Amino acid sequence: MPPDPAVTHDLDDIWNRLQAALRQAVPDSTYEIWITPLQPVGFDGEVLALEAPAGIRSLVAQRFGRLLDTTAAALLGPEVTVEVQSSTPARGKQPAGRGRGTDAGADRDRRRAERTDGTRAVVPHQSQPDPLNPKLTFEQFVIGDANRFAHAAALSVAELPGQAYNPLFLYGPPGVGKTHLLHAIGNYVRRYGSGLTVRCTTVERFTNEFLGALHGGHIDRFKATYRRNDVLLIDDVQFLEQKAKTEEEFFHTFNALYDTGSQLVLTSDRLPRDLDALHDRLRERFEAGLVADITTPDPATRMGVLRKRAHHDGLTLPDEGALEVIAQRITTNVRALEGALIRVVAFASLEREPITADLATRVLDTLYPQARKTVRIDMEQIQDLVCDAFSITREELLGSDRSARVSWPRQLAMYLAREHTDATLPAIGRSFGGKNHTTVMYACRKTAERLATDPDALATVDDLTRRLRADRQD
Ligand SMILES: Nc1ncnc2c1ncn2[C@@H]1O[C@H](COP(=O)(O)OP(=O)(O)OP(=O)(O)O)[C@@H](O)[C@H]1O
Repeated sequence: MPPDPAVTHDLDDIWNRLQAALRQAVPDSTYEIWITPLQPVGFDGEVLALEAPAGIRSLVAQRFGRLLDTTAAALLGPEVTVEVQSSTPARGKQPAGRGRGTDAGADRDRRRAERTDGTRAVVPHQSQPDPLNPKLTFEQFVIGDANRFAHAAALSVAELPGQAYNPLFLYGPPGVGKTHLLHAIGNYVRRYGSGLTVRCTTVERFTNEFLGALHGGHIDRFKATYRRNDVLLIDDVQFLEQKAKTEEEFFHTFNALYDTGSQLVLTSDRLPRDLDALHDRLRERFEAGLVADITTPDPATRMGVLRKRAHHDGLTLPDEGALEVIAQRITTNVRALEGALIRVVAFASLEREPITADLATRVLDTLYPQARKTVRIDMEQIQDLVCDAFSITREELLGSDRSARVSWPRQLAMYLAREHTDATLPAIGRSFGGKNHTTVMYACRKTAERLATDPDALATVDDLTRRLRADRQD
């Protein structure tokens, strides 16, 4: 089948779509290291030419040649192959030439020959990648204090669509896992839902499709597409605030689905009642089921996410030092946390160094100088504050008395040191009278557990944290 002429002209668009598909096909760190440096330089309808820095060209061609080919073929047509060329400073961008005697050309011919025996494409043949990201599953989601409730609600909804909570409204700050849970529900229902249909979209996409349908005169088809689903997942409903016409259509879509027992799941950066510009009637619909928040990740969740990611990407780590540095530095956003890990791994790979705490510190110092400033070690300040709050002496805090009067403040102080300084576990142990790093780990875990169930303890931590921050601003 010849390639669709509509998609052969805009190189940037082709590359964007190919990148989106590749992102779904390989681990993030692999993507950052090997795919990000590639640049599209031409497409003649059959060969998509990509340039790679000379040092990695042959590795990329060897390791990802087949993936690039099958992905490009799936998006652009079965005849299309990818040629990975070396970028040389002297040559400007030029269209791909067929049959050039380059080693890249040889790679291409070899892979094209290989494909004749039925290599399968990695993405479906369609003009847009499936919006449901198969990598965002419940298995990949790390549960912690910040997201436990939202996770449980999402799982219930996935298990019993339309019956547990309807709608489910997930809200929270950026990068804390709302989209992940949304897609996890979709993937779960697709897998175990006995044929229930799922549609996942963003308000942005819903709007574009709606406006396209209005102008293209196929509004009935648009309505049918959205209204015949058993599960509708909508990301970022806060963006409905600026779109009066779309909000109206969305309201009717919502009602049509709700009235027929379909499950709706929505995400937002705010509570429904804080979406001021929406009509009351829609806000009320959003609040009619279960509203669950996700807050910023606690230290244990941050470490859990990093461990899982490292394991998933098959990283070789001498110890967890690098992960600890990242978890201490990046505290509010899981996306940023993963981004930091990817950069550390990319740097280690390019410099051929092991992924150590020292390397992570160097990379993050350059990337997040601000973060370094705000997490300057202030161990004594924490210790003084805790001694004062619990009326114990410094000797008691740093000693080994295990009575509850002293051991709880000590555990709490270690937890605060972990949260608010960039000291490693062994360093915190040393500052607390020469304790072992496993003692610090235990203290942090116990404290986190207690904070999850004991409101008084939580209030104490909040108060101490406020005082720490206030002191820091002086
Ligand atoms: N608890 C978690 N376990 C594993 N990965 C997580 C977790 N929370 C977030 N992530 C990962 O962090 C990244 C950002 O998460 P996600 O896109 O779901 O955030 P979000 O809350 O929807 O952010 P935004 O509001 O900016 O869209 C994703 O790669 C996601 O897989």
